[in-house]
Amino acid sequence: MNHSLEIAGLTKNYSNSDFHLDNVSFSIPCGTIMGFVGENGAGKTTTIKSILNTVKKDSGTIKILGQVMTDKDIGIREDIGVVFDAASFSGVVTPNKLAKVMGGIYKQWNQGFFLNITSKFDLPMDRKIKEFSRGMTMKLAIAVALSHHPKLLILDEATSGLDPITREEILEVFLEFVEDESHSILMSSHITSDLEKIADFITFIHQGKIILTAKKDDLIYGYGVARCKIDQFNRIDKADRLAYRVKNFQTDVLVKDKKEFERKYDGIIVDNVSIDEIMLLLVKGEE
Ligand SMILES: Nc1ncnc2c1ncn2[C@@H]1O[C@H](COP(=O)(O)OP(=O)(O)OP(=O)(O)O)[C@@H](O)[C@H]1O
Repeated sequence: MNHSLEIAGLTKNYSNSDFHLDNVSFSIPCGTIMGFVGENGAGKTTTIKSILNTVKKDSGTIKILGQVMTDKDIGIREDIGVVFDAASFSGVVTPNKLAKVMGGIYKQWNQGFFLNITSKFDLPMDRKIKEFSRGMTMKLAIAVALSHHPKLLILDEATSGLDPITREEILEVFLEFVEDESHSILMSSHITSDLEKIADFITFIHQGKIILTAKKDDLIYGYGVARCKIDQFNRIDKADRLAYRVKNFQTDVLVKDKKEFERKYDGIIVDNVSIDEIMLLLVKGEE
């Protein structure tokens, strides 16, 4: 098995909404982190819920760790750790109590690991969860998700609303997790700087469609944005631009291979491009 998650031709319509997932396909190689980005309402959570089988897909295939998950597959759920934006633990229990519950649910629950990671995160084990800050609750959710030793970790906005120091601590834990080659992470996030730090691949989704999947290093070091005056823009072959956006005095052009582009188009300045700007150009720009 080379991929921990394989999604092919996934579609999903909601009966009471115009939104639909349209032929969503992407895969996560084992031992890697896939960043999943897109604007509000692009379909990230719907994709994640389809993977987890908590919303019923209309068509397509989803393989988790080489297996198609059905309603009856309890076993495979042991191998998936999930962290949603709003952690959904009962506020009246303490982490110690929660661990007992989780120990009853997951065969692979590792109490030693849980105590270790909660101590690393400095979480008070006998305090009610309703008294926790958002950062503490998210750390607890991550600790719980990791303590049943999943192979695939699915994170939906797990670092949103957290300060940079807490995020850094959490990102380190994610990087440690994928040091084991059999582990992988799908991480949806609006904080693209977090993904720039730790992701191996990025998948962009827009209005229910995948618009790009690429290696993060190719995006950061290979892709670029050419800042063009109108005459420069007119010189560019259509095949050499992925998207462009006309601004007041210049046109920004997203290009796939910065060096090659500079070689071909003398005198046009090409800047490095961030994941945010790639998304902006792909979503707001023209092709
Ligand atoms: N249960 C539902 N019934 C009807 N429509 C839904 C349902 N859940 C989500 N939607 C719609 O599906 C679209 C995609 O929502 P989704 O939560 O997947 O987006 P997202 O990319 O995760 O957004 P965000 O970044 O804001 O969390 C939205 O238009 C939303 O209103």
